[in-house]
Amino acid sequence: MRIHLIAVGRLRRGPEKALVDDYLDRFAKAGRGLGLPPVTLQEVETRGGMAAEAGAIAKALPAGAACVILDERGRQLSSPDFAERIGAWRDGARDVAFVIGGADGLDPALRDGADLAISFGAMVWPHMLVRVMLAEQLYRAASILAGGPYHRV
Ligand SMILES: C[S@@+](CC[C@H](N)C(=O)[O-])C[C@H]1O[C@@H](n2cnc3c(N)ncnc32)[C@H](O)[C@@H]1O
Repeated sequence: MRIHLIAVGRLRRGPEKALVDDYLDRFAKAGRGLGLPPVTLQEVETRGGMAAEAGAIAKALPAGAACVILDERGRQLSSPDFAERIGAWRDGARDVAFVIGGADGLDPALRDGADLAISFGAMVWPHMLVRVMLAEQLYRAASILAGGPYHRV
């Protein structure tokens, strides 16, 4: 299994990047004993708007990977549900690619073709914060799968 994060825009040094790096690092450490690989981050930058971004994202998407987009119109999952899905992809040796759009959002064709759309609520968040939130949820998922104390309900 491989876990890809394909994100429109380059995250420059600053608080969001520090948080993403921290959570992805924690995920990599927690995932080691769980058969979860570190996340491979690919940033996509184009000047051609949403359609050009869609082409660049399509190129970055590994063949056969489950395409999971982040979209406010998507499904709201609980953290344990998200952890269960991560565990199922791992157990099925399925690669997964999470996709976060840019300021204009994701191309409708990409949205329609996705295997799953995850929403972090009906409000629209800046894409850099969505990256932080996804990285945190990945770490939380690993903690849940490990039976660790980070996720308390
Ligand atoms: C600034 S938003 C773009 C909003 C755009 N108006 C649209 O219709 O998608 C940039 C990206 O952040 C992600 N995003 C923003 N809010 C989200 C939410 N509530 N849940 C999941 N992803 C979200 C999506 O991937 C989106 O493409």
